[in-house]
Amino acid sequence: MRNFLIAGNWKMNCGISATNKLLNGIKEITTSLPDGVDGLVCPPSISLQTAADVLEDIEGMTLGAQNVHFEDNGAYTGEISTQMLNEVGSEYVILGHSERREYFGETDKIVNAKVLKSLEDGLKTVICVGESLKERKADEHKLRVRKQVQAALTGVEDGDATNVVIAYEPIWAIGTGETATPDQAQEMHKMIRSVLEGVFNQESASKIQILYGGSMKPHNAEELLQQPDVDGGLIGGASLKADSFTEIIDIAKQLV
Ligand SMILES: O=C(CO)COP(=O)(O)O
Repeated sequence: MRNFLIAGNWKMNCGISATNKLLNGIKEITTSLPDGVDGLVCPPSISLQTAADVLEDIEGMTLGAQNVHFEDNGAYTGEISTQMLNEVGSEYVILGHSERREYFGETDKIVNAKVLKSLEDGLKTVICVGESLKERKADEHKLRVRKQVQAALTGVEDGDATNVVIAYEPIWAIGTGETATPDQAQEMHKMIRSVLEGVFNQESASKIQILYGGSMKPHNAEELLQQPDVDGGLIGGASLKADSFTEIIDIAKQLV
């Protein structure tokens, strides 16, 4: 079956020294992840090399970036390329986070271009989707998320399914302390899995990890991770402390 993936999205937190401190704190608690649980940390770009160095001593925990450009190189001030991520040892890249969509104007089309480029260049993609509170209240959440998943995966081949991870992150739950209930999460993850079955063959779709993100904390992780289609978490705030992040890893371990 699918491994759990416990992923930390550090957002715009942790420069080089804070990255060193946080990852060494994690290393003091665990130097190897349990069977059935994959770990991932996604620091800001400037801290990727520092993180890569410490992660050499933490077995089963890999490195990811928070964004990438869809061109190879060139006049794109402030951007980084897939080749740069490969060089620093980043295995994953988060794409289409709602904060990038909202504050940096990323459209479904841009997200799709980034997904295709990342997969072509050997990166695993964590594709974020999720509805706003307004959309949920208007009962448009399923339609919205379905469209986001389909748009992001347009043109992705079956053979690339193993490099795709989806993160369902309802915008109203991000950084608010308000979490989707386990039933709400399961309902959406199941729907996403059915969309994936329309894009890929059934076997490939069944292997794709679907993470939940939005105020996942040690106190609510168990009930969320117990859901059959919740295969891990994309964690913001609680991934910035070694003890809460490793606590969630321990919770996943007990559910394997
Ligand atoms: O946006 C998130 C992860 O990508 C979730 O953030 P929080 O866990 O802080 O709500």
